Amino acid sequence: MFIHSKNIYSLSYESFMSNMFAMPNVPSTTSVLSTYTAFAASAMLVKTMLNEVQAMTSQLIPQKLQQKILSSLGGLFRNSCQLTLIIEEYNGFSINEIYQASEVYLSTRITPSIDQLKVSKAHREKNLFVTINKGQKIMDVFEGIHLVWEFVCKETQNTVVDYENYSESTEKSEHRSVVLSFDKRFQEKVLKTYLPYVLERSKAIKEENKVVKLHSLGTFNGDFSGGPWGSINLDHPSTFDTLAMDPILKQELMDDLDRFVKRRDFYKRIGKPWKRGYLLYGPPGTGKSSLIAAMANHLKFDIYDLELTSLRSNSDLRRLLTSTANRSILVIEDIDCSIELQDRQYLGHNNGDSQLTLSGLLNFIDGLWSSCGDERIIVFTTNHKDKLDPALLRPGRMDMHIHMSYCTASGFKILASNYLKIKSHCLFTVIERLIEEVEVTPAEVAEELMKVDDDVDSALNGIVGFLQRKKEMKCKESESQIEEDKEVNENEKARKEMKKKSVNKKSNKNKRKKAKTGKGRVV
Ligand SMILES: Nc1ncnc2c1ncn2[C@@H]1O[C@H](COP(=O)(O)OP(=O)(O)OP(=O)(O)O)[C@@H](O)[C@H]1O
Repeated sequence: MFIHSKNIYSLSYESFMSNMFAMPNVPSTTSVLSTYTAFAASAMLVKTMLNEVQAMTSQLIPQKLQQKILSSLGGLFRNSCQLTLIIEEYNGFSINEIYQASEVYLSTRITPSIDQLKVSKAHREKNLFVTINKGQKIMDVFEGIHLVWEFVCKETQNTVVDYENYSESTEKSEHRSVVLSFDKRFQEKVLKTYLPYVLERSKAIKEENKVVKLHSLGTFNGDFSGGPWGSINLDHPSTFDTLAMDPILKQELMDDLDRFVKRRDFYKRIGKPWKRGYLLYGPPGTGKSSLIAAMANHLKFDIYDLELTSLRSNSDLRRLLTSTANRSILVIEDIDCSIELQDRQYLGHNNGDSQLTLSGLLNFIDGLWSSCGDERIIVFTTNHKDKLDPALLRPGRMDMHIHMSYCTASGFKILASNYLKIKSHCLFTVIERLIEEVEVTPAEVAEELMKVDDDVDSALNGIVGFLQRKKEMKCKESESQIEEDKEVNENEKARKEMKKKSVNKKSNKNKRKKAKTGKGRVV
């Protein structure tokens, strides 16, 4: 990989060997060392002279001419103080991570002086990948060290023998590498600080450009041979900025997520798996799915959308979950409808793997979950939190319970800003008052706002009309509810009255009967 890489080593080794055998008398180690010392001393002398010349010429010769002379003079001695690292694309059969990282890192170091660029696009990726072509050089400066990168591509021809047909053919192959040159004095700094920095930067760049994927079971039928998860680019535009939800809750959640991803060492120290559970609950259309997309976009985590109803057993569940990647969000939507989770007593009896059970799911969250990866987030959604088994809700399983509520005044402002690009309007006061009086979901408001193209007044009037209709309906509903309740109360009162009457009638009858027979008379 470095200066002792195959190419350079084999070249110097071959020339060294051929010289050795060509020489009649092999020099002793001492004489080689003394020759080297003499050479190094001369080189130092020349360098000092160059410095002297530079000092003198700086006073006599114009700047531009000086640079030209020095660069051609310096070229004579540069090789002796330069170190070259060869970073090959492959390290044996496996890809060399430093090569990959250099490619990514250098794509951000392109300057107008470069003549040739290579452009490519990976399947399903949105962005183009631009990097320099072979033979092109990129200069970089790191903590005062000047470095020169060069892409090298060597074509080799291999002979392929076809033993069946007794024929031979030649095949071309490419050996790609990047060559990094710098002053030898900085070898340690480059190896210990610069290259790790390149690796770190490339990781961050990849992360920035990462396209979030949505994995789902798709054609899953219990057969794991081809890998159970299929994936597509998420492409969901929802972000925390576009989400209409309680601003304090939103900030709390964002802080919680940011804290979570920074806490690798913390989780290690306290001996807890690096995972976090969120329960999103609220009526349909309040943005639970949109919030999951916003979380994924915020963290650049892939989503695994798990449909529990398509699974047959706990072992299916385990195999599926252990094949999810790190830095991902596992989503189980409508957890109350997925399996008969509320019937824990019944399900608890089934400890086998032949069925999908709540205990199987809980075991995974608490047990296997811990050992099968890092930076995992699990999200359950439900429209009916009250239907869930308390075991699922206890702290440690679902760390944060997030209530996605009906649209509020602040939520409306966010939607108006997203859809109509306005921050205020004279109709806002009336809309905000109406929104607090009725139950309307952000989805309903969004739907109304989408009905009109760019006409802010019509859109807001539409919302006012919609909310007023909702309010009237609510009033009618509550009136009829009052009527219904009144009727129920009256019926109940009448029933009680009748019961009372019938009890009285019965007791009077009994009294009369007793009086007739003489029984019950106090003697
Ligand atoms: N809080 C919100 N902020 C912004 N847009 C929202 C919000 N809630 C709903 N919407 C809009 O309504 C659409 C449907 O919302 P979404 O699917 O996220 O709701 P949900 O709570 O997951 O519903 P369900 O429980 O039926 O799955 C979204 O695509 C979005 O356009």
